[in-house]
Formats: sequence, C-alpha cells, structure tokens
Amino acid sequence: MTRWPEDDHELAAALASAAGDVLLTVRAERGHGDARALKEAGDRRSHDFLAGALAEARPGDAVLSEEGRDDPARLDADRVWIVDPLDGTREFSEEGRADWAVHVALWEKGRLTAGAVALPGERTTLRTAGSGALAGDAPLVAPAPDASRIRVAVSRTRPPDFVQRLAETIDAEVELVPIGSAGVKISSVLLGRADAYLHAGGQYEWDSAAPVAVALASGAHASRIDGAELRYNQRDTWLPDLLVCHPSLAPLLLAGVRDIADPPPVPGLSSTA
Ligand SMILES: Nc1ncnc2c1ncn2[C@@H]1O[C@H](COP(=O)(O)O)[C@@H](OP(=O)(O)O)[C@H]1O
Ligand SMILES: [Mg+2]
Repeated sequence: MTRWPEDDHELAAALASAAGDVLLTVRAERGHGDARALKEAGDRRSHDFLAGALAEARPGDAVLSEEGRDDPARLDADRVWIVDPLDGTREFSEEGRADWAVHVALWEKGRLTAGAVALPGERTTLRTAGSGALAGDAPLVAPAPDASRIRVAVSRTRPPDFVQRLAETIDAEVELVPIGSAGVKISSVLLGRADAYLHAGGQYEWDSAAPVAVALASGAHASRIDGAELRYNQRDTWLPDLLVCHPSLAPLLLAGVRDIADPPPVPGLSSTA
C-alpha cells in the first residue's frame, strides 16, 4: 500500500503527477496508430488510477470524476475530490503534442481548498500550497500583463466566435492563442504564456476545478464571464463559461463581455424603428 501525503495540497500534486506518469506510459505502450483506442485507454487508466488512489488515501471523501459514475452522495459530503483524469483528450492522442493535463481538486464545504494540474508533456505540475501556489518547486504568482495587447488562450478545435466578438469590442489589440485543454490554457495564463482564458458555450466542473484552485491561490482572477463566483459540487455539473486572467485585466474583459451581451446603441439609429 502506497504511503500518500497527509497534506491535501501535497496529495493533489502527488496524485496528478502520478496519473500523468500513467498517461505517459499508456502513450508509450500504444503509440498513436489508433487515436480512438488511445483516448479511451488514457481516460480509463488515469481514472482507475485516481479512483483507486483516492479510495486508499482518503477513504471517507467523495469523488466526482469525468470518467466515473456520479454518486449523488457527494451533494451531502463535506469533502469532494473533483478530477478530470485526462483534460485535452484529443491532444493526448496527437503525436508530439504536450497540451493535455491531469486535474485533481479538493472542494470543501462550498469552496475549492486544494488543487493540482499536472502537465506531463512538460514534466511539471502546478499546484496550490499552504499559502499561494507553486509551479514545480518555484512560487507561482499571476504575471502582470500588458493591457494594450492581450493574448487570449482559445480552443484549438472549437471556433472561438465569442472571443472573436469580444476582441472587436474592447479597446485593446487581442491576439488569439490556440491551445488544447482547459487546464493547459489556464496554466498558460499562470505561466505568463497567455494573458487570459475566456471560454463560453459549455464545459463541466472537472474541466476547470483544479486549474481554478491553482489560479485563485496564485492571485489570479477566476469567475464566470458575468463576474459571478464559480461554484463547484453542484447537482448539475455543467459550468459553461469562465474567465481567468490577472486581476488588472478583469474589469476590461468583464465590461467587454457585458457589451457583447447588451450592445451599446449605435448613434443615429433609433431602437423603435
Ligand atoms: N462546448 C463544450 N461542451 C462540453 N465540453 C467542452 C466544451 N468546450 C470545451 N469542452 C471541454 O473542455 C476541455 C478543453 O477543450 P478545448 O481544448 O477545446 O478548449 C475538453 O475536456 P476533455 O478533454 O476532458 O474532454 C473539452 O471536452
Ligand atoms: Mg476536461
């Protein structure tokens, strides 16, 4: 039986990193000849590893996993691990790509209290610590952006119409940076490779819980795109939109989103025409 860390931050990091090793092994064993079989094997092996390890390390806690059966008992639990065993499944199956991740978050009585995002392709893990956040062993502090030229991380494969419209609305130059996986996109913001991640149109709690836990611990802004709090361990796990960025960019981006939803009147055009 493995000796798992007593500390929840350490446990999240150890589990995410170890699941990342499982996924690297699956990739090496199977190769990229059959993408569908590789995706299925990755999802399954990583989930089985995380579910087994959590049952061993924290037998009293509930688990919500993308790949597991949803047990409604989690709604009455004080501690729920929210995991995405393989985020960026498509990218995992594509040879040479490193934009896929493992997410492990802990929710306690209404808020995220610990989390880790393993980036196995980069051999590093971003995680919460007792206070603050770490990338590997180095302190992780949300980097201040240049507000005149904003690099926005977007999906590689789902058309970023919403972000495109936002780019036309706000008073700044916007560069779209296509990256796979929600966890890698949020990590890119936290590592200073992008300035914001804006997503609308659909996602589930496991896609964002762990990277949002790390983002908040690092001092970054993370909210729904209307500025509301991101809430986890809800009955319906659909969490369709979010914004992660440096706090200094949040007012500009949230105002841009409001303008898209409620476009300002065009001078000279009557609304009662
Ligand atoms: N409209 C949508 N509906 C459901 N899930 C979505 C979604 N857009 C993105 N996601 C999920 O968010 C993650 C990142 O997607 P993307 O790389 O396109 O930004 C993926 O998770 P998984 O890889 O765990 O399935 C993807 O399935
Ligand atoms: Mg996911």
